[in-house]
Amino acid sequence: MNLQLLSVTMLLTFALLATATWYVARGRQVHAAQLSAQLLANSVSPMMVFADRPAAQIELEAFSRRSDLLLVQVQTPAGAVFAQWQAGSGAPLSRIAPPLAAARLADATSVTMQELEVWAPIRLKDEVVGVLVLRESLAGLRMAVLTLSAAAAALIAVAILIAWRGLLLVQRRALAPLVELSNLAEHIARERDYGKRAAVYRRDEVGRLTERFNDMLKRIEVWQADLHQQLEQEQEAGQQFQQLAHRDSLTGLPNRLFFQGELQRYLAFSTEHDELMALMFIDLDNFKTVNDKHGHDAGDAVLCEVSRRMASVVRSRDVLCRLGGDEFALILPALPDQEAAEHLAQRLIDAVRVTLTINGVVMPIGATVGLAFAPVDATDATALLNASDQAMYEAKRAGKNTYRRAHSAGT
Ligand SMILES: Nc1nc2c(ncn2[C@@H]2O[C@H](COP(=O)(O)OP(=O)(O)OP(=O)(O)O)[C@@H](O)[C@H]2O)c(=O)[nH]1
Repeated sequence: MNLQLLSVTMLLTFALLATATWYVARGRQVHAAQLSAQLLANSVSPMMVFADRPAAQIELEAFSRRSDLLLVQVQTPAGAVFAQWQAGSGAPLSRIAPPLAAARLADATSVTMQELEVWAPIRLKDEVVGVLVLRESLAGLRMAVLTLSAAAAALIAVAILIAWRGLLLVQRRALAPLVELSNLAEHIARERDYGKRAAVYRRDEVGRLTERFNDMLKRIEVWQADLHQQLEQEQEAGQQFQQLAHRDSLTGLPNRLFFQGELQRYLAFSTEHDELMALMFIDLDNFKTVNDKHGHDAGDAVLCEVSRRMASVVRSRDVLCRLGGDEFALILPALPDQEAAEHLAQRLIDAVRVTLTINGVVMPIGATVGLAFAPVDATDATALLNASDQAMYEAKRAGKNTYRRAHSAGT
């Protein structure tokens, strides 16, 4: 746009100058022709009075050395040709009609694009004794103006070319940092890499904009780091809370809440994959006696030791939970057969029965186990838990320190 505006302005200026030059130069030539005509009129005035045609003709011949002269003619007041000189070999002109009758009394001029014609009265004292007609070509003047205009046009073309190159350079210099800034903004938006910074090349408006952009990036980076840290802390707190909510604080085993969720999950999985799984309900024997005789702390120590022992005999995939008090549950997923669960129940009972001493005193502790299988005894969590609970009570009735399977599994 700058270039277009510049070009249009230069072309308009050129057109104005060329036109002005043409009119000024033509005006000067007209003025010069009028002066010459007047001087010549004065020279031929006596010759007219004395009717000296040869002298007038010689005068005209001498005058004809002027360039651009096409015709010079002297007329009598009646309009007859007294003497004349004509450029080229054309036939001599007869009388030329004056453009104005007034030309006999005053100068008259007619100008076209091709030529000019001046009529000057020839006076002797105050009497008009003839009329001088001068006709000049404007071809030379036109050629001079055209040559000048062509040179000016060439100069203007060169100027426009230089301006174009200069504008491109300025534009590139001015726009390059903006383009770089735009690319960086796009990269940051895509990669979320707020650690990047834009280079500041100059201390101008673009430089200040780049600095503000960098400040904004810095703030976003700090804000993002804070947010990230906060999120991590919240995640950590959430995980801790989750662990606390799902863990028994005394034994460190998963608690009843966790057990309920896991039982549902394992049941769904075993049903889907057509696997055999079992649930063991474990209740410690004589635990009340431990508490009553040896105190609550000894009871807690027994709970912890029994938990440790049971955890050491179960398989890695089994899930041992403390349901509350002296009650525990063990989920046994992916069992090869029911006997595997029974063997494990026996191992678990044996592990608890190993002599347990707290503060030098042997604790009379044991474990009674109820076993229920899915899908054999039940397919939902509540029914399976009830079945294993029933089996445990049956084992208690049978004398404790033993295990029983749920009825439908066949004891
Ligand atoms: N030390 C301690 N005792 C608890 C805790 N929770 C429950 N108890 C006690 O555990 C005892 C459980 O008693 P029971 O299971 O009914 O009694 P038991 O002696 O085991 O009876 P049987 O199962 O028939 O052998 C109660 O005395 C509760 O007060 C605990 O976290 N710590």
